[in-house]
Amino acid sequence: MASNKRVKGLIVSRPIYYGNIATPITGKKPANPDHTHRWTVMVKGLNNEDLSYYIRKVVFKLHETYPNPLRSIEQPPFELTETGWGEFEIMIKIHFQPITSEKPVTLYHHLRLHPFEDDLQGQPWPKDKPVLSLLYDELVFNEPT
Ligand SMILES: O=C(Nc1ccc(C(=O)N2CC(c3nccs3)C2)s1)[C@@H]1CCCN1
Repeated sequence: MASNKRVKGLIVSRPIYYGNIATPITGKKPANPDHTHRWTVMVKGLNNEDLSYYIRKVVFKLHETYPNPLRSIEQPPFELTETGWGEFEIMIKIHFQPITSEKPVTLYHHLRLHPFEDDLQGQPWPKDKPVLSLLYDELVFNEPT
């Protein structure tokens, strides 16, 4: 029978990416005419790995002007798509499966809709080209069961 003893001192790290992709809204206007971009904020594993074996849910906290700003995503992919007109900080709270007995981890991501100056290299940004702002991180677990 497999032991469920906690293995003292063993450290496991899981790579993740978190951040957003944003695309200017062209063509069909969104529900709110002031909204200029469609964006998706996400938590991803490497190679689109299914993270649900250790992540139970991800809660994205949007700016308070969004209806129901606390958005809980309870199955993979752990991402949320919205529209808007500006950039603001999004809190990302990762809740783990009970088996890990790990406390949730809170990350913060500055939503990016516009390219960085450096990415322009003196050229105009094509009007329908997506902007990608993803950060790499590692979730470190101690003494996994
Ligand atoms: O932009 C910024 N803050 C923003 C907060 C919320 C934004 C937004 O895009 N939206 C609110 C949401 C809705 N309004 C009505 C229905 S949903 C669409 S933008 C700051 C200001 C200076 C620099 N960055």
